[in-house]
Amino acid sequence: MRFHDTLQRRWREHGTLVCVGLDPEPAKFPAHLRGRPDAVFEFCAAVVDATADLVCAFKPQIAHFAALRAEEPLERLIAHIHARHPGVPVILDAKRGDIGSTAQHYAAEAFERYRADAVTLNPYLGRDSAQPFLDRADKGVILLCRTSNPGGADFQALDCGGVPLYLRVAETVARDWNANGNCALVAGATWPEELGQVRARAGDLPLLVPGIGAQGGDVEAVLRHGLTADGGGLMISSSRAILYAGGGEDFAQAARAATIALRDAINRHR
Ligand SMILES: O=c1ccn([C@@H]2O[C@H](COP(=O)(O)O)[C@@H](O)[C@H]2O)c(=O)[nH]1
Repeated sequence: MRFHDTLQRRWREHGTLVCVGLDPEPAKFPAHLRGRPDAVFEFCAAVVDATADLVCAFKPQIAHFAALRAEEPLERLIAHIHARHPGVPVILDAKRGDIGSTAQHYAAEAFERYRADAVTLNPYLGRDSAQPFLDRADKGVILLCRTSNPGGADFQALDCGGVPLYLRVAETVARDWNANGNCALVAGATWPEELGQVRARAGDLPLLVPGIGAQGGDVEAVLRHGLTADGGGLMISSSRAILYAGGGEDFAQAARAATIALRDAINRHR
């Protein structure tokens, strides 16, 4: 099934806009897991199994695995999600972007090696750098637009013919890059007014919204500015505040409780 259809189904049938980010940091793992040879997989799989019924997507961030030489556990984790929780899409947060010939290999990495349903891309290199991803109509292509970090405005807010660059990105992706109906945008929860500007330019394109939880984004403001008319359109992502909600042997149950709290906080404002 196409990524956008799977996502729509999760929003509609499961009543959740929560995306759980999978950003393993072994120093924060509970003591009983630390030092175990397969700790990265065990930790992430336990959180996945405890939260899968509550989410619209999972978002593993690739650097958190690659830095630990844990690419093989990441492959197994995504295979585990597909096998145990079919219908929950996996967004590989890789923020790729390179010349077209190299981008083909990044697309193969995301979709063939890791079997992700969607991937994040940096649009800075332009259309040809995204084309190998855009051509995969079954897969989601999520372009960085207005990122959540403090320095996001350094370039994204620069004037670009009367509009800031990030709105040019939103317009261009929605109008020109979305021929296969498989595009989405990243708009950080930490800049809710800008997120609203992105929504106004991008129509009903799905928005991946990081910045809730550890980065301090405000759920109510995100919903006020970002919801589509049908009360959806958002993948509101939280990683650390869910993964490390508890530090003991019951870490997965603590992650579940934090996910329920976020889902319910979101749904109160929909
Ligand atoms: O603009 C962006 C784009 C991506 N991210 C990623 O999302 C998570 C956020 O983690 P938290 O622990 O919920 O703060 C992380 O993987 C980032 O690389 C982002 O934060 N902002």
